[in-house]
Amino acid sequence: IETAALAGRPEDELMERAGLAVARLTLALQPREGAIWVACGPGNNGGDGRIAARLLAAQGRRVHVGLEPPAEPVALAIDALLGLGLNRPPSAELAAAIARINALDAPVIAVDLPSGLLADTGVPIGTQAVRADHTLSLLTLKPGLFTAQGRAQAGQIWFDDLGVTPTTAPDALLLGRDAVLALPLDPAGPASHKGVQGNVLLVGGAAGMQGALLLAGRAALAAGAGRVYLRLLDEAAAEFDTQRPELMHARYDTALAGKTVIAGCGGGAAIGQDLAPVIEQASRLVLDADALNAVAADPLLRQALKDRDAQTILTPHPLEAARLLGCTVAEVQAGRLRAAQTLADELHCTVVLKGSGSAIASPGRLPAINTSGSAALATAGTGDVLAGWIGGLWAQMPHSEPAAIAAAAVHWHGHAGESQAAGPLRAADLVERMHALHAWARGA
Ligand SMILES: NC(=O)C1=CN([C@@H]2O[C@H](COP(=O)(O)OP(=O)(O)OC[C@H]3O[C@@H](n4cnc5c(N)ncnc54)[C@H](O)[C@@H]3O)[C@@H](O)[C@H]2O)[C@@H](O)CC1
Ligand SMILES: [K+]
Repeated sequence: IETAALAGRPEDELMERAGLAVARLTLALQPREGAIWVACGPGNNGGDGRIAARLLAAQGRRVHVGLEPPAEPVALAIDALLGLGLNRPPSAELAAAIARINALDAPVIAVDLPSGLLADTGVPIGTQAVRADHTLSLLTLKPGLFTAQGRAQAGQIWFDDLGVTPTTAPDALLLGRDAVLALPLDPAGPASHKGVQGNVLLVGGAAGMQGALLLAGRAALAAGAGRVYLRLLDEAAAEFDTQRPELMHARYDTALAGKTVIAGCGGGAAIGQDLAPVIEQASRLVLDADALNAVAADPLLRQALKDRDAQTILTPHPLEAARLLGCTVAEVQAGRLRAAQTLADELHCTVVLKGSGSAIASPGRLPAINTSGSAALATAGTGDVLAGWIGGLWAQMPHSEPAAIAAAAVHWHGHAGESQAAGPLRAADLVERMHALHAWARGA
């Protein structure tokens, strides 16, 4: 898109517009007196910064351009060190300027993207990237602002298309509430009639890890599945969730066909021996946690998964994805969209790669990045809740595309976890928060 834009217009015209957009945002965010430090790098990103500096000075603001802050207190800083041209760790001079920006006690606006962050992946290329309070993305919204460290480094994201209409498709979609509203959810709300809401069977919960399966089961129920059965691998486990007596226990010979099966939560190593029939027979299948590790370790299970014809959703975190891909976690994180797409294409599944800015990929579709969620979700069991929620929604809407189900569940889950006001969110409380959002999910 950048190249096409440049072909149509002289670059300095676009840079002039970029500088104007930066100056406008600066004045909106910092309308009062006070010195503005504009840190400009050697390329066009720095050029945007210099134009913004000129326009701000013309408005009567005290502006200081340079790699070091002025002697007087800084009211606001503009990071125009590096943008899309970043292709190697910042030089010592620029790295020092990044460190000075991060040490400031003033709001920071990043031009285009926080300097030091890679636009496609959200990964800092050197030891540190700018931690901005605001990022004004120019021409396009860069995927790296929404996934990996990008979400934490970019702060509030603003966008200016500089008057250029894109002529090519985006690289990725951004998931918002529309992903949830698009679902054909029963308007009457969950459990209007349990017979039509679908059946979920959960397999997992080895000794010491039953809680994971209970959380997933509670989530499937709260999402609105009609009947939820647990098949606990720990045979000595209590056959009853006293807080959720609605959950039923499945016998070993309970049929898998016709059901939405969620396998792997708290499964331990024991899940491996149960997976072959599950992969072969489940009508719709969600594989999480230890089920993913079992597939990574067993070529026969892997082949069986490929043969399932796309009615499968995988929910790996980066380590599980790395095991499935045969690479390192760092490699997964260095290209989250690519990793999710590679797995989806290879295993013929929909893949939810969890983490900040969860990525969702399906064969033959544009990948999507979720925009909801916060660090409050980084607690034990929230992944089990997500797997359960996906299965609970899918059971009710068996004809929906798995990618649509996964997108809705991921956004819903993130939205419920958005407030960090009450501290870290315990997984059982997350289920209740998600349940309280049914009206929101139906457009209220
Ligand atoms: N492409 C376009 O159509 C437009 C681009 N604009 C701006 O231009 C930016 C891209 O400009 P550039 O391609 O000049 O890229 P940058 O400004 O990001 O950086 C390129 C310059 O920095 C140097 N550099 C790269 N990595 C470095 C490192 N690690 N340490 C030290 N120096 C390094 C390069 O040698 C080059 O001189 C965008 O991010 C945006 O801010 C805007 O002006 C609007 C229009
Ligand atoms: K920048």
